[in-house]
Amino acid sequence: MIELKSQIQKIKLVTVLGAGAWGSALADLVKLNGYQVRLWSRRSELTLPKALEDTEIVVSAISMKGVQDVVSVVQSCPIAPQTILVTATKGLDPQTNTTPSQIWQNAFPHHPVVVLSGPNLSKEIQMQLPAATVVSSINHDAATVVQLVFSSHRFRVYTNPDPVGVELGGTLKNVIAIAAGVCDGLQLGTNAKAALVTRGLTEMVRIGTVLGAKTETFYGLSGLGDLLATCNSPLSRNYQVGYQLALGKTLDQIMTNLPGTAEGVNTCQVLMQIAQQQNISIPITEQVYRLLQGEVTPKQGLDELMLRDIKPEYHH
Ligand SMILES: NC(=O)C1=CN([C@@H]2O[C@H](COP(=O)(O)OP(=O)(O)OC[C@H]3O[C@@H](n4cnc5c(N)ncnc54)[C@H](OP(=O)(O)O)[C@@H]3O)[C@@H](O)[C@H]2O)C=CC1
Ligand SMILES: O=C(CO)COP(=O)(O)O
Repeated sequence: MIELKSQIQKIKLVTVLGAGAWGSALADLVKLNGYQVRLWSRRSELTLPKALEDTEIVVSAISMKGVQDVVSVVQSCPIAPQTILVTATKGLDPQTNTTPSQIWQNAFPHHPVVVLSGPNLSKEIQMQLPAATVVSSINHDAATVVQLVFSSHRFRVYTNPDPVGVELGGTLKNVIAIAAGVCDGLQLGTNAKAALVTRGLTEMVRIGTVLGAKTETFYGLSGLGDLLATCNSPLSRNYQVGYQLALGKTLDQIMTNLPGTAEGVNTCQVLMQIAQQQNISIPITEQVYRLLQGEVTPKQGLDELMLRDIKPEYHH
């Protein structure tokens, strides 16, 4: 306890990697609590080694496609062994099927790695609206330090003992959010949306538990919480992808005009690979995948889901 207290007192400087929507919002939340913050991106004048000099916490909000590259460069920088690495990316690596925290932990086996994930639409956070999130790590003390660094009157941070589940909740819901956008774009109604989100959660639990997550984590803020936020907000880029596909735009048109990253598009492909290898049934993800590939129209995808074999709600 004394050791944890002194660890927290030592935190003065936090470096945020990724100056996109989420990195900038996270940097502001840390600044609000009086810490010194360095915000780095590959476009900034500040070099990465300089950004990391004497830092106690590194927060990564790099999009999935850049995580491996940035991790490799960070590996070549001198960082103190006790530096806490926090990952806020919501995606899966298409080459290795690994999560961002696994990439960080593999590269830095002796550093504490903490996952930060929750229902956190960055625009709302930038508007100073209240929100809650979850931090999780196999190193509980590191998660507690990060909890304190981020917690404020407008950002309520919970700890959770299941880092894999917390990380996968934020990642898997992006695919269901694309489907939710389609549902709203096609004006299918509230009943359809409730069915989609609920069955989407079942699908997240099914694939997430195979990947090592605990079921109960998906019913918390980082699972259901984030699913609700993302499936119900036009601020979500993933939702926007689905919504605009339903209005007849092509994926290329949508991606060209989208402000920022929609991780669900790549995550969907990775999930299909995993599901095929491990024989996991993820019908909603499968229809999102076929829609993104141009193999079905939104209406055909809907029909495929509605006309699947009838079955019990749960398998015991
Ligand atoms: N926005 C949100 O509401 C939330 C987003 N997230 C997650 O955070 C992550 C980032 O999202 P967001 O900030 O919105 O996305 P943005 O597109 O706004 O920003 C992405 C950041 O990643 C950087 N980046 C991308 N590729 C590379 C690369 N190859 N090398 C170095 N840097 C790279 C970008 O740099 P550059 O500008 O130079 O391209 C930019 O700084 C995503 O995984 C997202 O799911 C999580 C919670 C909330
Ligand atoms: O993860 C998010 C909210 O928690 C952000 O969602 P989008 O990436 O779909 O905008």
